[in-house]
Amino acid sequence: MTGPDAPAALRATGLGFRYRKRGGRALRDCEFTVPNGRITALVGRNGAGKSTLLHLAGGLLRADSGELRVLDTAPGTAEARARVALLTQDKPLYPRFTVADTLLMGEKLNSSWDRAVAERTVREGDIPLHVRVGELSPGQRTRVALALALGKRPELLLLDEPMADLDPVARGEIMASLMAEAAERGTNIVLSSHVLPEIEQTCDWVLLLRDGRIELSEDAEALRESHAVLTGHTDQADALAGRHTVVRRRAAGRQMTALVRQHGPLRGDWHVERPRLEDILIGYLEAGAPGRLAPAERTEAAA
Ligand SMILES: Nc1ncnc2c1ncn2[C@@H]1O[C@H](COP(=O)(O)OP(=O)(O)OP(=O)(O)O)[C@@H](O)[C@H]1O
Repeated sequence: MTGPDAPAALRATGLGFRYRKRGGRALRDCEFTVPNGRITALVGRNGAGKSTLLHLAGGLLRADSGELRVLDTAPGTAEARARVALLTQDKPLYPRFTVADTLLMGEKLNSSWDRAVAERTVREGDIPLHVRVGELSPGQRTRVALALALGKRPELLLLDEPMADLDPVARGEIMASLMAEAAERGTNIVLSSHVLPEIEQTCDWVLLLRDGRIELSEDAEALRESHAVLTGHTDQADALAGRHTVVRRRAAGRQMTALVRQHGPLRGDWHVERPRLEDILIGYLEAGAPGRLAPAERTEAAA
């Protein structure tokens, strides 16, 4: 089921947020829907607004314009808190608690607590239950925080760059457990990440933020199918831009390469390749808004 009445993991209408202290407008006019049952990559350059969006969804901040709904309910309410888990970058845990105390706290605070899942997540990292959290490495603390989040059996799991401090093996293991969780229980996952190859392998929906605005909210496969990397003579550039959206282009002499979103069939003499999701995301992240010149090309033009 699609459309405005279909169940959604996240739905934003005219969403805006400004931090009071330094007055920066972190999000503006955000309008998007993430359907139920998706693993969503939340992508954007540093400062684009990813953490702010996740904090709003987790109920730690309140929107100051428009609206954000999580699982079709208001963030921060008792209902939303029971159904949504947020793992933030700072992973607040009590350093004097042992790992076992921490999991017990999770059990006391959550009626839907799944001890087996929480303990398995910790055990897979070879973390002894009797050690104090303050004595763990940052990566081990990440695993404990994730155990708390997974033990809650959330319907929506919000992860704010959770794996930056995990070693590559642990990272692979955690990603595999997350994918298994999503496949078995249909858990919605929204994962903010800068690791594009990982996104390519795991995510089926993309939310891309630029300067606090949503630039893409789209099915990953649809993105792959609608974009192409074209190589050909630069004298075709104007005709191309007239018919299709040129996300990013680079010229070397008379030869140009462009990432385009196709609107209809291609005309002209182009070598066409289907891009990976990673190439598309890099294209959007490097470029200005679609249709503008990429930063590299702008520099060449100014020289
Ligand atoms: N506590 C705060 N007080 C004031 N401004 C803030 C605060 N936190 C974030 N901002 C500003 O809000 C904007 C969005 O920041 P946010 O942390 O949401 O971005 P991000 O996409 O998560 O970045 P990163 O990839 O670096 O983690 C930035 O301009 C940032 O400077």
